[in-house]
Amino acid sequence: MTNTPEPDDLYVDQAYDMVVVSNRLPVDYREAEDGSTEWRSSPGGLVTALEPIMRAADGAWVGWAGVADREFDPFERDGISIIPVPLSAAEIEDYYEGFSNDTLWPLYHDVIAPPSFHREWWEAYVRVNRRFAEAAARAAAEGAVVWVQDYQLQLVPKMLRESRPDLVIGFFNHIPFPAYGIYSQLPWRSQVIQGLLGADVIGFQRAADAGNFTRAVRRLHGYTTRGSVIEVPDEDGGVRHVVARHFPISIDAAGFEELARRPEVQERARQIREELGNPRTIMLGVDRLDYTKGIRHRLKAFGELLRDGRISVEDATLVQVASPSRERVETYRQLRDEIELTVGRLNGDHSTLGHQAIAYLHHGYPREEMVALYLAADVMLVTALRDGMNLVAKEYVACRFDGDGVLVLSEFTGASDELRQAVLVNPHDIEGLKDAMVEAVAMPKKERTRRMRALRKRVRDNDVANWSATFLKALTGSGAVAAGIPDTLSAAVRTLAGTERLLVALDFDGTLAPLVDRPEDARATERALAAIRRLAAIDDTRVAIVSGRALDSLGQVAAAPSGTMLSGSHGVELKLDTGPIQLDLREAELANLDRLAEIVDTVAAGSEGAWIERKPAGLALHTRRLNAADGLALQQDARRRVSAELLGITVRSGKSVLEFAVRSSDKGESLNRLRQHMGASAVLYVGDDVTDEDAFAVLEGSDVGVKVGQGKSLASHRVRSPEEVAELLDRLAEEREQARGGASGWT
Ligand SMILES: O=P(O)(O)OC[C@H]1O[C@H](O[C@H]2O[C@H](CO)[C@@H](O)[C@H](O)[C@H]2O)[C@H](O)[C@@H](O)[C@@H]1O
Ligand SMILES: O=c1ccn([C@@H]2O[C@H](COP(=O)(O)OP(=O)(O)O)[C@@H](O)[C@H]2O)c(=O)[nH]1
Repeated sequence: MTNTPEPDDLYVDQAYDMVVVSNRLPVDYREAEDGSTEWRSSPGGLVTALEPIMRAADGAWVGWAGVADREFDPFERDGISIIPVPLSAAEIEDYYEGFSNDTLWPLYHDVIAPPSFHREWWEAYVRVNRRFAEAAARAAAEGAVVWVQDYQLQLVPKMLRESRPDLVIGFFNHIPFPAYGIYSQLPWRSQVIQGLLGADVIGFQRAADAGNFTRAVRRLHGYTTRGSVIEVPDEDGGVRHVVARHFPISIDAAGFEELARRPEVQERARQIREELGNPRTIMLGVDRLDYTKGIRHRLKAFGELLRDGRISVEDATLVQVASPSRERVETYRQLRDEIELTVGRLNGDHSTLGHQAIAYLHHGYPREEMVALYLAADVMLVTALRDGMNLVAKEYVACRFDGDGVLVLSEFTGASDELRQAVLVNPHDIEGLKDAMVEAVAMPKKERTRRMRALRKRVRDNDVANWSATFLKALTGSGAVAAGIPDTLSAAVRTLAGTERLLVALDFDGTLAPLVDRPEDARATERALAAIRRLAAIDDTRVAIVSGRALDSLGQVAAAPSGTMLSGSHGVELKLDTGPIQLDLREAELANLDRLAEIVDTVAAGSEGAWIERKPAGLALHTRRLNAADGLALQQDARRRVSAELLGITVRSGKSVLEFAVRSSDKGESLNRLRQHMGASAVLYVGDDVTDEDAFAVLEGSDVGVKVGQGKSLASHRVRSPEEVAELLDRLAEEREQARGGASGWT
């Protein structure tokens, strides 16, 4: 793109490798009463989060310009190519204010307000989603990544997949996804789920949201889900793997800190304190004027503290920024009236000439002013009743480079999953909220600093660049993987080596052992085995091999030193320290197993080159010796016949293999059991296949996941081949020995 592009340059069909689609563009078109016009920053956290990424990506942003009945040519702003999608006044009413903000928004926020269901709103939602999908399809280059944002556009992934199967499609839901009991009220619940399943990766703010979504998929469509992987049947009788998991969004932490360090912003913070009469404590709330934000609860608690004399207006002022939002939706209008009535009453009852109880500001402020407010505030109050993330909480923390300030944070925000050192509150519990506010006001400096230091580290470690990189990596894989061990992985291994109790869990085929045609010929590389032996000899260090193979077959090829734990048949079989855990199949499972074998035998018999591997609770149809098309056709045939006849069979596809099991487990479950068994404080998991994704999905905290080779993955690191895996294990053994002061004889 040139620096001064013409609209025609910007709207070259299929020109962009990266396209973001969201209801709102980063800028809204505004027309003042005097007829002057301008493009202004849009409200809300979605735009705050995506702007820095788009500036860096040289992609296109498809969205609505915030006004009715206006068509705009594409244009460029701050280095982002903007492609506006027009909406009529009626569509804004039915699709945006109606279905998005009066049906989905209250439903997805735990029905804090009652959702309305209207068929004509749904029809407008479908129509407008189609328009966004068409605009994105037009902008996206062959094989481009299209990243669809939020609840207003849940049908776009499926529409896009139908018109452009070449695209890689991601979806991120910025708001919560509700429990099935609530979600199931939606009359169009199946269509919405199907719309979302058009994506390759569906991201949520919290693990709980992703769990609610996969449960809804199972309940409504009966699709197999394993950890975060959903098997979506396609028209050819095969399956597509869709990943649904949490990717907590964040902010440009360094950018906020940089602003906060500017002398003029600090000066403005001092000025704000002065203008408020220099109260001892300033409490701050910053929210869109939305019923999900718990502003009423906050005001109630503050009012009661004043009434009961636990704080006084001389001591504390509450600054409440309530930025205008969705003002044509009735619930929002009512909320504004209620809040302004409450603020008026409280000020009337408690303010003095010199000290105002509440400074209420019904405005949207630019970022510099927000940062000055954060610096001026001793206590930040985030009391949302339900909030996807709440970026304000993270922004406050990022700005407090002075290490001071206290964050009071609702446990019903996504942010509370990460910001554990905040003063966590249940805003429905008014007494608890009052106590937390008093605790925050009175918190000793040492305690404030301790908490703020931990909070700041968390926000810096997962900033918005990290969020988008993690999402996009899961979506696209990382292309060609370079030889050797990347620096980031070396650093992660160094840290891991220092952990108290280390579990090294390794897939076998394709990870420790290069892939071969005959499974019985597979062997781990010598270097990997030597490293495993070294690791197994170190205190508080255990190695596990986690395979899809039956335990018997794994035992024959693994040649692992004694003390190595084994997990076979994707976790159905485990050998820990006391011999294999017995598999007592029920009668019905045994009958299923017999019939399964008959069906798949018949399928395999028709093809030379296919073979069947028997397992205690299932079997695997191997098609590695067939060409890709024949292999796939054979697998589809087997899948069709099995699903037509047998119920409750777990089917999973791997590299040139289709597996059937009468009892279900996955490598994620298996890894959790191994972790528990040895009480591991951190885990290294290395794997190459789709079934290893279940294990990557359960990694947490200081765990390290390494994917071998290309392809979509949840692992944060990659190496190219089993040779690199061996090198990695070698290094880990080295570092661990050093950290532990040498080997010490565990066998
Ligand atoms: O576009 P509006 O209708 O004016 O609403 C503004 C945005 O509000 C919501 O923000 C959410 O995204 C944030 C970033 O992920 C998150 O922190 C917050 O908890 C969410 O509520 C909405 O999801 C966006 O689509 C709107 O643009
Ligand atoms: O007057 C205001 C009020 C809010 N914000 C920004 O709006 C975003 C709000 O995001 P959050 O995730 O907290 O909530 P949302 O409004 O998206 O539900 C944050 O980046 C705030 O800094 C702003 O720029 N000016």
